[in-house]
Amino acid sequence: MARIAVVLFNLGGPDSPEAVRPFLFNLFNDPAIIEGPSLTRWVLARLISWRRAPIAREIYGHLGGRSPLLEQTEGQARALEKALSERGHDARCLIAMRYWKPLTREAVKAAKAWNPDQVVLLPLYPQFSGTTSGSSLNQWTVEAEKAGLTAQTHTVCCYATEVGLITALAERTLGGLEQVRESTVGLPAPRVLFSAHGLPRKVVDAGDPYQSHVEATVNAVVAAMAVEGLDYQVCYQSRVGPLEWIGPSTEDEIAKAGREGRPLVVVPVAFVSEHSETLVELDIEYGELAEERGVPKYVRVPTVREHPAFIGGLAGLVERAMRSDGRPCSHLNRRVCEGRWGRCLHLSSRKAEAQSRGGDTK
Ligand SMILES: C=CC1=C(C)c2cc3[nH]c(cc4nc(cc5[nH]c(cc1n2)c(C)c5CCC(=O)O)C(CCC(=O)O)=C4C)c(C)c3C=C
Ligand SMILES: [Fe+2]
Ligand SMILES: [Fe+2]
Repeated sequence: MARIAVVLFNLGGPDSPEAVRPFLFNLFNDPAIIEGPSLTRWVLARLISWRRAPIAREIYGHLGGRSPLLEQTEGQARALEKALSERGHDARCLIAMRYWKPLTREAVKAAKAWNPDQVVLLPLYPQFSGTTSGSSLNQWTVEAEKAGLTAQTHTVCCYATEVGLITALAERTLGGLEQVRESTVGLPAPRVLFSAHGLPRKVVDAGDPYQSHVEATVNAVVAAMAVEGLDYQVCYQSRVGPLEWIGPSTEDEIAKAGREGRPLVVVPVAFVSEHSETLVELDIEYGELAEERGVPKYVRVPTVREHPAFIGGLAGLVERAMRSDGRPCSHLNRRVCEGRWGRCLHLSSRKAEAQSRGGDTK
């Protein structure tokens, strides 16, 4: 039986208060986050991470000084291995974090040691952005080449409307809506805020498909929920730095709901596990804001984590990626396949690349 290494990519988070500054340095020193000459970026990253560290330490202080992201991702890795084994595969799921341990280099080393026949790269970001999936996938390519990892490699670049993800999100949202409705009888109808991590506007203007992918996810979830007259809004959280970010901001939408006396159901649509952005920003900071602004009820829906439909969906994506050699890209936004990122990442494989170059694929 073919041995498959599935590499799960995520952002990573500090594992101690001392790790906060170097984690932030790694993030701001990434050319996918801050463009420009490497020396300028290095200086800026030193400066910004030094300035941001006290705020970030306070954020992670609410979580015992560390991010729970790795434990959550490990749970998802074990669940996906089980789902793939039940489908008859010999798969091992490895984790590659972009900015903190286990870093991509370590994941490449672990993959090489296991000696797989096939490698499937699977970002735990349903919506593609050059700042997240693009950065992680590029890093993998660099490290794998350095380490001489030559196994056939397939890439899942995004899955914004994958049916398992949508089923899990719709179920979680319906649960939140029910909870709010039960406790707000006689009040105005609740509003659902689909909240995603934001991006600087100039990144989207340069062709990054993230925002259109987020909208595609929300449209699919709303259709799957099939609630007549559902009142909902897409919005963006987690702004950092002086640039203009895409909107509307989740904070403004909370304030608006307060003015209108609307109960709120808040759904994280771009995160698939719990970490500082959900447990601190959505639950604590925005929970307090909702109270201050007079929102009558505020319920935050849990992320999809190990929901069977979501994990089953990931297993299907792995299988499809391995079967997809040479098929044309069905990316949601072809610009990303042909534009800035140079080549199609969507369910592509080394074999497909070789074919497109007219090379020998045997
Ligand atoms: C969809 C996912 C994410 C996108 C897009 C994204 C872009 C992005 N993020 C920053 C800056 C920070 N992000 C931070 C934390 C963080 N970001 C994501 C996801 C996306 N980021 C996650 C899952 C996390 C949580 C990590 C954890 O807690 O384990 C942080 C650190 C926390 C803080 O200081 O607020 C920063 C900084 C930028 C600049 C950016 C796009 C340009
Ligand atoms: Fe972020
Ligand atoms: Fe593509």
